Amino acid sequence: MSTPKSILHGGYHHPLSRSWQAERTLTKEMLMYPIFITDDPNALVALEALPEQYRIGIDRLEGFLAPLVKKGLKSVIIFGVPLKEGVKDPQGSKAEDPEGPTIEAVKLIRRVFPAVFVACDVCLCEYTSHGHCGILRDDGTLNNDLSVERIQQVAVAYAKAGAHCVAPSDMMDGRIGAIKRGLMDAGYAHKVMLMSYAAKFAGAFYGPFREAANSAPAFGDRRCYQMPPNARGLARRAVLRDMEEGADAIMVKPGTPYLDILRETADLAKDYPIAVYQVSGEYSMLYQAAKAGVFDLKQAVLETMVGFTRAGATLILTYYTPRLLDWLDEE
Ligand SMILES: NCC(=O)CCC(=O)O
Ligand SMILES: [Zn+2]
Ligand SMILES: [Zn+2]
Repeated sequence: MSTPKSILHGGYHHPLSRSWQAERTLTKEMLMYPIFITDDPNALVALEALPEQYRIGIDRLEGFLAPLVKKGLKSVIIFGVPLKEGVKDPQGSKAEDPEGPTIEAVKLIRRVFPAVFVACDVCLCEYTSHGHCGILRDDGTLNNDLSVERIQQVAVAYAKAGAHCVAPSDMMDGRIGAIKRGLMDAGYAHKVMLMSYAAKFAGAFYGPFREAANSAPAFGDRRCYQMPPNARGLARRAVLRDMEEGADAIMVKPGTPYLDILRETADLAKDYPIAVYQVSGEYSMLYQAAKAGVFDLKQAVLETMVGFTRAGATLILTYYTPRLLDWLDEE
């Protein structure tokens, strides 16, 4: 026989009482949409590895975003994807090209969609000939100091172009402090958010992104700067350090395989916005599984969103943003 205290079902029998079990509920404000901007102005190229996602040229961007903004899109994060011959070099010199895709996209979105919050991913891998996220020494290892200097320049250039947020994903040591100082010196620190990809783990889930961003490393991998998947303590140290260096928001990436890290980060950085990146591999996995009849896409994706909010996320970067804008209206 059950005792009175053991009866839980009555507390969540009704749909409304079920909704009351959440500490936090997903809203459109919590979604940030990653978009790929390429240097062919008229491109709108569907990505094979990321179904329903596109490489977008600057002349197609307004048409692409307008219907989403109408549905309640609040923020985007821009990835520049230069594809022209000869654009890449060992220093990633074109990352802050004023006529490059990222800066042009920031300016266009700020002008055409003034209510949209514009973040820029800051990294060199889309712009370096070797495809690594920083500057390399002759022996192929990272030169952290030179890399941080470049990353700082790029971040400040994006801020000057009008980005509301710069989000370094390179994982160099000390880049948060350097970017914060760079923003202060340039007079942008009071209005530009610095979001750190603080706990970014190396692994299998970035595969489709590398096609999308054309940023696969030419040799080696990123395991010497992104974190090993087993590294709970290292992740805590990185989060604490990036808070100390002046980050305004903290990100965990990927999402679903790292929900424990997300929870721990939310506890550790409890006075900060906590972001989670549902990366390309997670996106495609859900998409393909639904296509194969494993589950209903909407139900499964919403369940991952509940997982993120339950684990402590206040901001979710996801390629499912366009779908979610519709699904949230249907709820
Ligand atoms: N800095 C962004 C990534 O590294 C990739 C994310 C993804 O796989 O979607
Ligand atoms: Zn990178
Ligand atoms: Zn990256």
